[in-house]
Amino acid sequence: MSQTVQRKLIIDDAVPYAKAIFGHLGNVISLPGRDIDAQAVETCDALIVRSRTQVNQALLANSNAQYIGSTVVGLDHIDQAYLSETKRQFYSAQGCNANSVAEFVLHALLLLAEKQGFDLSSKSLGIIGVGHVGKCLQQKAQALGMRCLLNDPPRARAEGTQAFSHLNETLQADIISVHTPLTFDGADKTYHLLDRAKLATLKPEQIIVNAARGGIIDEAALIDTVLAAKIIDCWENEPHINPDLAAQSFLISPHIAGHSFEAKLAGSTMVYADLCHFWQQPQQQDWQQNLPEKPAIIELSEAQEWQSSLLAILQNTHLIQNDDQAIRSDPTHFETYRRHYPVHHEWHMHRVKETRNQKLNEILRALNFTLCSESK
Ligand SMILES: NC(=O)C1=CN([C@@H]2O[C@H](COP(=O)(O)OP(=O)(O)OC[C@H]3O[C@@H](n4cnc5c(N)ncnc54)[C@H](O)[C@@H]3O)[C@@H](O)[C@H]2O)C=CC1
Ligand SMILES: O=C(O)C(=O)[C@H](O)COP(=O)(O)O
Repeated sequence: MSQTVQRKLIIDDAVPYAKAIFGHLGNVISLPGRDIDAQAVETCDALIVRSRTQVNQALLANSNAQYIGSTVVGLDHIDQAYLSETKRQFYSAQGCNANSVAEFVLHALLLLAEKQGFDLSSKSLGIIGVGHVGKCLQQKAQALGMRCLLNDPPRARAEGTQAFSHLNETLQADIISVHTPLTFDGADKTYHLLDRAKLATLKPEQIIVNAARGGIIDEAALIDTVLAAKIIDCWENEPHINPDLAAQSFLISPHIAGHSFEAKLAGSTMVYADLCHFWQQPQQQDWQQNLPEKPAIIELSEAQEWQSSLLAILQNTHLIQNDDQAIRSDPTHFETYRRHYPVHHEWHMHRVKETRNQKLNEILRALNFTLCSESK
């Protein structure tokens, strides 16, 4: 009698529902991403990572893994050339967390606007890197009435320059947010894209956001640059954060901008669909029975002008100050906090009781909240 050998899958333990989703495909072994080493992957058939495992020859030289999946977007930890040379299937969940990052950035900016007493809609936003995240951020910022300057040389070459600005012009926006990949070579390399010389052109009234990768902005030079605010989610030497940059930043977080529940789940399910296709297995849906319930309806207790009201609603979805406090109080919590990150849901999962402020209602709809007339 022939016996089928069960396949073995090594999966980062921060991949949500890993056993429930992938379990029918084989034996799932969950490990912290940083502990997935050459020995762990020797006899596996599939390796599914997030961003904490360096996927390269050193990891895979003695591994049977024919399938490598990444449930995140950044590719700077993956040696794609090696995977292709060794004829391994590679898939990464591009776009899975774009909405999460865009929501995080806009929420942080609203928090800052309220704290510093300015009207966010009167500010210009320079977006450097206008891919999945940048486009999502542009749509949300424009819904608030912000003017966006877009810098993306690869897109400008492919689509024409009309919609795009030169980097120097983009750097004149009131707020600058980087959303490129981290790359080290080629015409569009982004390592230290904002170097000391570029940062020296900024004025003290400007604001900078990095929720892309540490290293795109020269961190040492950024510390020497006086700005109205710095919002830093990604750091050059994670999990070690620069204490000087942390101390002078308005909001810091441990690389969690893309960690909404929906983004993490989308990362898992996109890889799952691809792996089922690769192994020619039908997809199963049973795991969906255990998803969390819809969040309760949000109702504003008192009418305020639109910006304060919007911030109050966003704070009901996610207290991003907690992410700041978690590492500000003890920077050694960086990795554990993000690995056990509290669940929060994206805006489209929330229902909000319609307000009497029509401008606010319109903005809420444009930001994908569901408006309802009843509180229950
Ligand atoms: N903080 C977090 O949790 C997260 C961080 N990220 C980071 O954000 C990056 C962007 O994510 P996506 O928008 O999904 O990627 P994407 O690949 O859809 O977009 C990146 C865009 O950057 C552009 N670009 C490349 N080089 C450039 C340069 N030198 N100057 C200006 N633009 C340039 C590309 O043409 C592309 O349009 C990822 O590569 C990742 O490193 C992504 C998700 C979550
Ligand atoms: O998708 C990316 O790129 C990211 O930066 C992810 O949000 C990182 O998530 P982890 O792998 O660090 O959990």
